Amino acid sequence: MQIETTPLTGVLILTPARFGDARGFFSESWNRARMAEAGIEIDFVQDNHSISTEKGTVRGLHFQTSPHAQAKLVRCGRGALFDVAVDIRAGSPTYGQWFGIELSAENGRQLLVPVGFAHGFVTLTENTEIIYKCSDYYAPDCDRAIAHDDPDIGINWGVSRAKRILSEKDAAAPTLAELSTPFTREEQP
Ligand SMILES: Cc1cn([C@H]2C[C@H](O)[C@@H](COP(=O)(O)OP(=O)(O)O[C@H]3O[C@@H](C)C(=O)[C@@H](O)[C@H]3O)O2)c(=O)[nH]c1=O
Repeated sequence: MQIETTPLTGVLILTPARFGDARGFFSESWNRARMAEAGIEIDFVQDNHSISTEKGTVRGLHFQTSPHAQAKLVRCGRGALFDVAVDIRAGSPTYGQWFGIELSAENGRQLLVPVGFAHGFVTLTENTEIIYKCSDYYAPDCDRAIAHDDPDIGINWGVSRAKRILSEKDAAAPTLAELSTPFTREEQP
């Protein structure tokens, strides 16, 4: 497992080893003990899986507030996507900054999005499959969205606005500055 840091403290790129043979490859996509040895101790309790049929589908930016804040470990099972984490921790030196990376079935990379970050992605292929582990259960009352095109965050999605497909909820999401329930210092781990 290769572990790379990013400009956002706590956001990590994990690339598990792949063992190829005539049949294809084998890979451990998550190994709790090995990750703990590397200092990453997260108790994941829910796995999510979604397929986006159209290229240019944007999901996010999403997060859950306390007491159900979630860390997520994201990977792509089919196709390719551009995955983004945004620091929304009040008082953080990198507050409002984003990091994005291409995750694909081919490159096998995973993005660790810690508690205190919003998460979103855009699909780069049709029928893109995303799979991610979450450290807390889905809690609709704590579920929040931030506009994917918040100008203060300024994410370069790499897909023209006209070609982006969003849910109604995401299309109507407030900016980070407009959020009535920001991620407070008290909620930070
Ligand atoms: C997120 C979630 C949704 N649902 C339901 C609610 C709803 O009826 C349906 C679709 O929900 P959404 O529109 O929120 O799905 P989606 O837009 O794919 O939401 C996801 O986006 C990415 C970026 C994330 O980071 C995730 O945490 C999650 O927020 O699935 C669950 O049952 N459990 C869950 O954990």
